[in-house]
Amino acid sequence: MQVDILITNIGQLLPMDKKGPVRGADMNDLTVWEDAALGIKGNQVAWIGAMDETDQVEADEVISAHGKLVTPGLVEPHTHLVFGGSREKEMALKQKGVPYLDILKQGGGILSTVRSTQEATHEELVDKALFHLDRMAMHGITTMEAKSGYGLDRETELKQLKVAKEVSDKHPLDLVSTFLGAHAIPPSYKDNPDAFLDHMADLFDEIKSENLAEFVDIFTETGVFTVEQSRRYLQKAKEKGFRVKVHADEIDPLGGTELAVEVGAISGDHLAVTSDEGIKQLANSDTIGVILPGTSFYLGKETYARAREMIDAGAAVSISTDFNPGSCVTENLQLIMSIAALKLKMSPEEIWHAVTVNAAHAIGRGNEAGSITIGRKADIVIWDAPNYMYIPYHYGVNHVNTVIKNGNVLFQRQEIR
Ligand SMILES: N=CN[C@@H](CCC(=O)O)C(=O)O
Ligand SMILES: [Zn+2]
Repeated sequence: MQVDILITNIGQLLPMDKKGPVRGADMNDLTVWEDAALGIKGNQVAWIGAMDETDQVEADEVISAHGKLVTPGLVEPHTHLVFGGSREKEMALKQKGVPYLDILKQGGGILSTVRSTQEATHEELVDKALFHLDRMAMHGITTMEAKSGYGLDRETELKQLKVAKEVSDKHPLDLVSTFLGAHAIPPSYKDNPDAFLDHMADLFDEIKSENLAEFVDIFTETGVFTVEQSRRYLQKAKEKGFRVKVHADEIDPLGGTELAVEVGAISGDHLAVTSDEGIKQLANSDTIGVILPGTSFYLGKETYARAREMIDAGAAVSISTDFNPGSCVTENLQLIMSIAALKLKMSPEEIWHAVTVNAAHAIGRGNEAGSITIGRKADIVIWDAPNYMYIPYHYGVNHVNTVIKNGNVLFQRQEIR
């Protein structure tokens, strides 16, 4: 067989080719092929075999993995990619113990980023999003979700979604867009959140007809939107043909996880304080639990999502950076993999399912991303790591050697010697 690129000397290859979403105990069952090789033709995976079978393959270019780990490109299922400004000054408030929701109540937090995003031009937002997206790619992410939610008015929400679309067209990474107009209550609607939700719901038709988002999301939280308000809003979104997501049980256990299950959300996200009942319902549903442990870490919480209980009860779990300017400011999903190991007590095998196949399912890309399968897009990472356990183990740095997106080499680590 003739291929464009042949990756040889793969010490460990993770095909992640189980039909997902992968749930419960299956998450701990990881297929690992040793001494493997992989051929890419055009934008697809064309051949997978053992090193001693490579004489069957003719290649234009050979890339040696030097006995290291090769996996699918990481899939990042929850980010707030498009925003103006930054919030480093809030760090001092956090250190003084001012709670996240109090900062928001005082007009800071999300509302501060809303002001910066309203002030930023479309072009400024495109440049900034591309910068962060490059970093995501350098850290091994090849497909990711991006939410709006820093506009909270018609013009700025549409601006954010259009920025995401332009960025998606310009950048090799695949972006999946989510409308999060219901992210906070703007000051002008302070006493009338229902009217604000109606205002955001009025955008559904326009967003749908211009194909600006696939998903609709809401922040169900104390001081933001109640479970009742969220239910009504998500119902309307579903009637307009959107699939839905919920920012659920991040700070206070309001029952957002149960709501996500009830409305058939593709994912319930955060789940840091999900109740026993919520865990049970999640485990018996098709909703994927997207856990964001970097947020618990960054907000200085003692409590982390009960991922162990969720997986042990049979849930399908994913993890994500939640990249945003307030509650988790990092593009490094590998760091989150370490936090998942240390704080969520997830096994390395579960973690790899969480950042590939399950993450892809959480954003409706289960048939395209998160797996190395013949005939699928060649989204592949070669790591400077001897095995899959090494990535969560050696924390806080970038282990990527080479990122291949759609069959093209996108990034290669440079040596300074
Ligand atoms: N919690 C709600 N939204 C984001 C944080 C947004 C921000 O603080 O700017 C999250 O997922 O953590
Ligand atoms: Zn979020």
